[in-house]
Amino acid sequence: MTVLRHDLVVESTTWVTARALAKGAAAPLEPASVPLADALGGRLAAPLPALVAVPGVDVSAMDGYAVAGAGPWRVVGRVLAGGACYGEELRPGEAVEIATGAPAPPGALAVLPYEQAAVDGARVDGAVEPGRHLRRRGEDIAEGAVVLGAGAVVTPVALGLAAALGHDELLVRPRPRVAVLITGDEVVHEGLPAPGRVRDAIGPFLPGLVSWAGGRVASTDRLPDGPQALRAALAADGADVVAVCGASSKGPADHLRAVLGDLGADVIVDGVAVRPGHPQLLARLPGGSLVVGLPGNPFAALGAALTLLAPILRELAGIPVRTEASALAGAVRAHPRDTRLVPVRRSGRGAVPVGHDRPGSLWGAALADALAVVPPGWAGEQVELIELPPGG
Ligand SMILES: Nc1nc2c(c(=O)[nH]1)N[C@H]1C(S)=C(S)[C@@H](COP(=O)(O)OP(=O)(O)OC[C@H]3O[C@@H](n4cnc5c(N)ncnc54)[C@H](O)[C@@H]3O)O[C@H]1N2
Ligand code: MOO
Repeated sequence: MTVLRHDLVVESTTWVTARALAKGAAAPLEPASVPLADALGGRLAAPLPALVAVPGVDVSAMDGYAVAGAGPWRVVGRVLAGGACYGEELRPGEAVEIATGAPAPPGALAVLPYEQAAVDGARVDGAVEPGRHLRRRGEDIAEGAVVLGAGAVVTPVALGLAAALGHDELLVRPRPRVAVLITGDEVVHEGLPAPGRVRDAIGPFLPGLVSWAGGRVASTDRLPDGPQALRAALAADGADVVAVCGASSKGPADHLRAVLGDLGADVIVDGVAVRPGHPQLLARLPGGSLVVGLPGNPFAALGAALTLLAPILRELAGIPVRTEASALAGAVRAHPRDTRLVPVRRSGRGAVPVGHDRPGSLWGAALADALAVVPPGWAGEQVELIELPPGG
């Protein structure tokens, strides 16, 4: 079970409990009304109603002539989209020249497109069917219709739809803001790492993973080893979640636990019985931000991000979690005490382990589309799969 002080006897939280504690530590963020452009990627906090009908009035669907009664017709006026409406009721035998989208005059039977019209001076003739090429008010969307439900993602297309329906702002659940702190004097961010240096492999995957889980990376800072910089960064932060990469273990440069203690943080998860990723942790700062400690080994960091960070972000963003189970199509050795996270590819035969799953490398996870959750002592057939963030 959870141990609140790392300097006492540490018994790691089980993987299942850790994930539940992460979910339980967060609550959906309060919805906010934001301008359309800022709502992109958020989730609707309320159903989206049509504030206006589409079309808003009866309009022409073609460029041509709106006609009343039987032809031939006398052309008595002209209506352009955005121009003045034809003020009177169209009488049988009358026509007005009309543009696509322009309001059809009352009494119009149909629209005769230019291509089908025989024009002779102010007279026009042709074959029409009643109602043809007229779009009636509310024919596409009735006023008041609910077009998207609460929880729908605000996609670029949803923004266009909302604008068409008269909305200037949308009530959305904000995307939780994540501050990323990358620690480690040996970590470099470009080029070939010199001997003793290592390229940052966690910072590059976090923005995509965070946004897939419903959040957004609001800032990324690189910190030298040492407690001061970490303490200052954690104390200053106003993000919903801070993801600290590295410094989670027990080495001379691993200050995260001590700094959290100095800051008066409430530790919620201190180590998880999982491989890889056991030094991961979760704490709450006195100001309310959650801190997720991701171990420095990149595959361990990925496992921890999926165990603690993703459930927190989904909860904050109000996104329901989908669960998936599968048979394992390949040999996997369970650990006697720890849950194992095993990179797999889904197939018709079940989830196939892809190998290359050492904690220090993302190779296996990059070949995989999910991680199989293999409980301690597991000897069954079905396992839970946690999806890996897809590309795009
Ligand atoms: N005495 C103990 N030592 C260690 C334990 C333990 O329980 N007792 N646990 C091991 C495990 S498991 C892991 S995982 C690591 C976690 O270490 P930290 O979170 O403290 O991270 P560092 O020590 O800074 O780095 C570990 C490893 O990862 C490399 N690293 C760090 N940051 C990055 C990055 N952004 N991108 C790529 N690689 C990174 C770093 O160079 C080290 O090789 O602790 C074990 N030790
Ligand atoms: O979390 Mo460490 O393996 O578990 O690299």
